[in-house]
Amino acid sequence: GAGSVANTPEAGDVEYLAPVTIGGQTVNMDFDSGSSDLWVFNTQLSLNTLSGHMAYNPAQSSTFQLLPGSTFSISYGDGSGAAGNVGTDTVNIGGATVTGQAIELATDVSTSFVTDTQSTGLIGLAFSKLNTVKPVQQKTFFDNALATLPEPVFTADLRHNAAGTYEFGAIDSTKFSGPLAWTPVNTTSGFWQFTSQAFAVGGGAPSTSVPGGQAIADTGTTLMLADQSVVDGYYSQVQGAVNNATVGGVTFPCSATLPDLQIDVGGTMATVRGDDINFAPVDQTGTTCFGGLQATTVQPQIYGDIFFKSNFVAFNGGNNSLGVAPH
Ligand SMILES: C[C@H](Cc1ccc(C(C)(C)C)cc1)[C@H](NN)c1nnnn1Cc1ccc2c(c1)OCO2
Repeated sequence: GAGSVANTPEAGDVEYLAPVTIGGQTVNMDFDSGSSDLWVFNTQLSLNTLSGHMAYNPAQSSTFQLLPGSTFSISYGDGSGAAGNVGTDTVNIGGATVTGQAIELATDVSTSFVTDTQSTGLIGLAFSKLNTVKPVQQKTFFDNALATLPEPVFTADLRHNAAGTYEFGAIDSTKFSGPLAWTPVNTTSGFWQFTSQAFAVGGGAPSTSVPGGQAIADTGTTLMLADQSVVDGYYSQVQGAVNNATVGGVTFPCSATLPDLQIDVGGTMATVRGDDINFAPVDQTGTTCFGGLQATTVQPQIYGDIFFKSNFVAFNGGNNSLGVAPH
């Protein structure tokens, strides 16, 4: 059946956590449409590492089974990572249930995950070809659930500093306005990748030549990482915007009025509200603010939570497409 859970932004909308029940144990996890491993903090880790975290205890689950000899090791684009061994268990997300789901049990996690005490791990929702388990690659929760969901979809409804929803198996049309604009997804990269070749600032004339012209929909990335041409074009319209090497990106006066950004999603222009591009102050006085839109020098572009706060997104694993609508 379908499943629906509330998600909650951590302070500053850094990441969005939602409850996942594994072998009867409910833990909060970071739903990540930009990776494909489900890994958890668990009782194999040292008490130091576990300090402050919830942890999954396989010994307490009557349905846990070890996958002997299986290991995982994942590193993320921000330099963080985790590694460990693997078993299977029953996973229930708001009623959507999968038996025999690969549960990757970290025995080593990077510092940034240790300090992020509200998160018990990541649940990857990109395509299973990116899963890191060896010797036999494992499937994502969504892949395993596809056959039993009423509709082969999951949806992301992320909000600024407010509860939202992750839903599996149904599209709740009360969560967005107007029709969903559907675009085909290129699954070759293993990401939910689509064409994004144009942008406009504050309703101005669109530019239609973004180099590379590809982007991925990534709920596991905090910001929106776009081509330099998009970043330059946008912040040229923001008084006082500077590339601030000290803080590692574009900043502007917190008092600045930020224009909306229109960005191409498979031929339809989606809007990212200017307010959502004012991400956070970088100083105690709240004078200088850090942009939610930053540059990436690698392709594809990564449309993270900043994009999702203005747009409801449906991920269709039946025909490999993305549906986008303002919310
Ligand atoms: C980074 C996340 C994965 C993650 C999420 C949360 C965390 C912390 C809890 C510790 C805060 C670390 C890692 C992303 N997921 N698809 C990802 N995984 N692989 N690439 N990306 C996207 C990317 C790539 C590069 C970048 C970036 C993002 O932010 C800064 O530089």
